[in-house]
Amino acid sequence: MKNIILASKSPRRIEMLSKYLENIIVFSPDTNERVNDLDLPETTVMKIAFEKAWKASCDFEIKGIIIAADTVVFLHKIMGKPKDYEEAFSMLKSLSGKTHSVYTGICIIDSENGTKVVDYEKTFVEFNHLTDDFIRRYLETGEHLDKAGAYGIQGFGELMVKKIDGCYNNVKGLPLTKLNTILTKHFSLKLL
Ligand SMILES: Cc1cn([C@H]2C[C@H](O)[C@@H](COP(=O)(O)OP(=O)(O)OP(=O)(O)O)O2)c(=O)[nH]c1=O
Repeated sequence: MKNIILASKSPRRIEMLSKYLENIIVFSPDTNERVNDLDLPETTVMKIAFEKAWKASCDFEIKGIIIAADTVVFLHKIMGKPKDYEEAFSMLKSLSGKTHSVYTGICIIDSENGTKVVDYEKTFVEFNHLTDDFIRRYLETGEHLDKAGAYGIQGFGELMVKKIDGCYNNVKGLPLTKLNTILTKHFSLKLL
C-alpha cells in the first residue's frame, strides 16, 4: 500500500480523509495562494490545488499519493479567507439572501510515478437574508476566520443556509465523492 499524503493543514480535510484512510501522512506545503480577480473560479482553485500538491511532491522526502485541495466562494468575484473583520462582514453581507457557488479544486499526484489528476467540484448554496445584527453575532464566534467566504456550513454557519444544491463535503473543503471516483479510476485506491 502506497503512502497517502494529504498536503493540507485544514482540520476539516484531515478529518474527512482520515475517516476513510488510516495512517494518512499530513504535510503542509509552503505556498503562496495568490488569487487573480480576472481568473475564473474553477481555474483558480485547480491552479492553487496543483501548486499545493506539486510543492509537497518537491519538498516532502516521503513519496506516495499526494492529495491537495483549495476552496473559494464565488458571487460576482472570488472570495477566499477574509483578511479582517471588515472584509468578513462585507462578504457575508454580499452573500445575504442570494445564491453563491463554492468551488473546490483537487489535485492528486503520485510522486512515485508522476501520475497527476486535477479537477474541481461546484456546489450552489442559497443564503437566507442575514441581518447586520446576525452577522455581527456570527463573527463574534470567530468561526469565519479560516474559511473561504467567511462562513462554515458545518458550524454555526448552518443557520445561514436556505438551500444547498450539490456536494455538501465540497463546501467543507473536500469533495469526497469526486475524490473517490478519481482515486479509484486513476490511482487504484478506493476510499471504502
Ligand atoms: C465555505 C466553507 C469553507 N470552509 C473552509 C474549507 C477550507 O479549509 C477553507 C478555505 O481555505 P483553503 O485555502 O482552501 O484551505 P486551508 O488554508 O484551510 O487549508 P490548506 O491550504 O492547508 O489545505 O475554508 C469550510 O470549512 N466550510 C465552509 O462552509
